[in-house]
Amino acid sequence: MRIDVVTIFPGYLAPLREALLGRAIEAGLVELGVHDLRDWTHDVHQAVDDSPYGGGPGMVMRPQVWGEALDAVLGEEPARLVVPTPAGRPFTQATAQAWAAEERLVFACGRYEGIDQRVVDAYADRGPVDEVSIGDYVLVGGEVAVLVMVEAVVRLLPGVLGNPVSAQEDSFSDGLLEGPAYTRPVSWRGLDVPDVLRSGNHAAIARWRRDRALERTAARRPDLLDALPPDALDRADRAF
Ligand SMILES: N#Cc1c(-c2ccc3ccn(Cc4ccc(CN5CCCCC5)cc4)c3c2)n[nH]c1N
Repeated sequence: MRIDVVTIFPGYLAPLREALLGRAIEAGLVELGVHDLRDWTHDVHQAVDDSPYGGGPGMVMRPQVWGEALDAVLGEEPARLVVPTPAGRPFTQATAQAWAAEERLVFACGRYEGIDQRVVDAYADRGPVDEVSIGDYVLVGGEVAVLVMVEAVVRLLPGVLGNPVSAQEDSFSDGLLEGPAYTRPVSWRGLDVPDVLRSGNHAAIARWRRDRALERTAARRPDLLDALPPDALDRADRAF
């Protein structure tokens, strides 16, 4: 997979070259290009924004600069263009799993009050364009959202995680939140590891973990329970 990111703050994306993602890049599992939008400006002030038509707060990013930048970065290779925005469709684990199958992702990081809508409209004729949001809160720009989305996608690529099973057993992969996890010591500040986890009884451990996942999901994310397909819960689950 190749990932390109266009932004006026390239330094914001430096964490993508650290730790697990950095090792994936070094291993050739993913290619990353970060591009400064201002490289496609032609005025002395390197202007990328202007006042909004119709009035309203703040500034809007100009379509011309974005058009030149995305034409250059996209080139002729097919890619999914992703535009983070507070007004986007929710980015979920299912989105990450779908995008993990893509050959190329290009992220357009807006700032100010966003990017002129004609940029999305113009590229929608060339290939898939996704306007997505990482959550119901307002950020200052798209860069943090891109860090989140790139990490969620790249960790799913073959060879990136040391223990690939964990990607399948993630929270949300079975529709539930994962339950609590424990490691040594068996007793810490008067708090003990649940006996079942040290019993060696794998069926009992699996049951206990499922029950804790159901309990946590019901308490914290009842919406996920409501969204489960009818056959997702077995009789033992329903007894819970
Ligand atoms: N993903 C994601 C995000 C973002 C996100 C993503 C990308 C950009 C680019 C710029 N901003 C800042 C910003 C701030 C407020 C508004 C709303 N304004 C209200 C008054 C009329 C105009 C629009 C829009 C844009 C961004 C924020 N925030 N939260 C998420 N989950």
